[in-house]
Amino acid sequence: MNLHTLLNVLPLVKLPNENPTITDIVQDNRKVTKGALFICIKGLTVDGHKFAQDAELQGAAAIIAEQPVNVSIPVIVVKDTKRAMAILADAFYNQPTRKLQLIGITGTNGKTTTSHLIDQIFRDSQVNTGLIGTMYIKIGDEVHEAKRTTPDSTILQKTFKKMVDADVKTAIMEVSSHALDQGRVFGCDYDIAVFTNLTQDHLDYHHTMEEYRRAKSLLFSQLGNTYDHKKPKYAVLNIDDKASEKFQKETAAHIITYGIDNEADFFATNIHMSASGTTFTLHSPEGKHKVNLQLIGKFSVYNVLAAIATGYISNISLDQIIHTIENVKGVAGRFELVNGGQEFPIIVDYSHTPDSLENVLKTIQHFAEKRVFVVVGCGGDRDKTKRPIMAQIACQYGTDPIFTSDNPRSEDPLDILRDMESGVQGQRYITIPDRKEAIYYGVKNAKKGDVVLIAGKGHETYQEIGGQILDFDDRVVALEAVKER
Ligand SMILES: CC(=O)N[C@H]1[C@@H](OP(=O)(O)OP(=O)(O)OC[C@H]2O[C@@H](n3ccc(=O)[nH]c3=O)[C@H](O)[C@@H]2O)O[C@H](CO)[C@@H](O)[C@@H]1O[C@H](C)C(=O)N[C@@H](C)C(=O)N[C@H](CCC(=O)O)C(=O)O
Ligand SMILES: Nc1ncnc2c1ncn2[C@@H]1O[C@H](COP(=O)(O)OP(=O)(O)OP(=O)(O)O)[C@@H](O)[C@H]1O
Ligand SMILES: N[C@H](CCC[C@H](N)C(=O)O)C(=O)O
Ligand SMILES: [Mg+2]
Repeated sequence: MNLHTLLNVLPLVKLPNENPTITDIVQDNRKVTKGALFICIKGLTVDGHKFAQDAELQGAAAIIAEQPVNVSIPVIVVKDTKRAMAILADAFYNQPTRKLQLIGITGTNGKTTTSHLIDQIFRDSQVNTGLIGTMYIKIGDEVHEAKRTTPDSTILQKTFKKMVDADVKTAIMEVSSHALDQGRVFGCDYDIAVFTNLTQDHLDYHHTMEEYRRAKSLLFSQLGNTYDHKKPKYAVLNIDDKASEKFQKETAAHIITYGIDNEADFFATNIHMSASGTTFTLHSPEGKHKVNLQLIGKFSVYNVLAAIATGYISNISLDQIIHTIENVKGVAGRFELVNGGQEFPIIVDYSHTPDSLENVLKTIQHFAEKRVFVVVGCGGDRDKTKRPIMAQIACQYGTDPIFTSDNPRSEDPLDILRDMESGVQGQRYITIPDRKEAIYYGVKNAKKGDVVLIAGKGHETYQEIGGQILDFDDRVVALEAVKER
């Protein structure tokens, strides 16, 4: 595509005299190849404008910037390069999301789980799907590594283009608050936007809960005013979460609700939980249905309701949807049982926020007969204010909390542990900074009737300490610990 054609999608830009062919769009000078359009982004740590000259040296054909830069290739100055990047990437890859049914899921907890449930509903209805999220990127049956939950706009649009080429019909993606705030998904033509819940996380980045909510609201406010006005757009909202009221006012889309505590388009009553599953009565526009889940916990019912509503408005039959939902065994690292033949359950769960930890522990209380060991840490370079709260929750619902390291990243693990301990003066807990030792301690001391929860890292197969990424998998370590008992 030539530069002038590409720039047509940006309003009021002055076209340069030169009109080179653009071969790629990149925002990282280390990824520039000959003919690329380099976008200068003012980041949180560094100003991308300072890499413009290097981008030229690497063969960039033109530059998009927020201020003039000293290069001899064309420079197009725009007000907001992040926004421009998303719009240009959408155009460069021929507006792929207009050719897909696009479903975005946002919320503090439950995005990965809900996106997997939705994906399975579509797959069982013979729809070729794509999935973008925390665990991986899937294009049909092809699996690619995901570096972040929501990639930046250039990678995102390139991925959608690959999906279109692979004849994917429905793309399901997790949309993080960072992505919404940074405009990574600006330019995506969503058909359905799903909200799971809003509780504390990422205050290091958003500073206040209102700012965090505002970031999430962008998924809904950007819905319904995009390209094809004839195509109905839907916001699927959790009526039990008060943030939904505001999202409802902020979107032009049709509203579909789900819930447990309040009546909604799709809601659940008679919820019964056991260690092997959950049953409930589904109330839907088609009446009542009994549902038997293999998934555990009230929070799982919320995820299931969101997935049912999404499938239903996509014209998949309720019988088919319920059949899929009842057959789902779970998502890796989410309430995953580790079985090495021991006589007590070991649960590995990706709860790394106060709300998810509380939900999982409340669920465990339903079937734990004796003690509850909670191996838990908090990530470094992330929201520090959740540390004392998570420690407090571990002490409130667990009998034997073991504070340990999660991914300390650039922080001193002992500093993180001190932040956790500040939330629990006078309460019973032990601290074992080495995660492997902490897991071994829990597994060695548990007996029949007890439960061991290993929280925070779920499916992760690494631990990030200092600049190093070390192999580490809670499930593997737990199995080793069982063997050594
Ligand atoms: C907080 C955050 O979101 N940071 C993202 C942001 O970083 P930043 O603003 O600091 O960028 P920067 O490093 O200052 O760089 C500015 C510009 O210079 C460019 N650059 C930089 C260095 C260089 O040598 N050359 C170069 O060209 C960069 O490509 C960028 O365009 O922009 C970078 C480029 O896209 C991202 O890599 C980076 O994600 C970091 C790795 C990150 O950890 N993000 C996490 C917090 C995140 O986004 N998480 C959410 C999930 C949360 C959840 O699921 O709960 C996610 O969507 O995954
Ligand atoms: N609907 C829910 N409400 C509250 N907690 C939930 C819900 N669903 C899952 N959880 C808890 O949150 C953890 C993370 O779930 P999941 O990975 O689905 O969320 P996510 O929103 O994708 O998280 P992340 O932002 O880290 O990618 C689970 O392991 C479980 O403990
Ligand atoms: N998407 C989340 C994942 C946190 C996982 C947890 N294990 C940690 O490292 O804090 C984040 O980046 O904040
Ligand atoms: Mg996720």
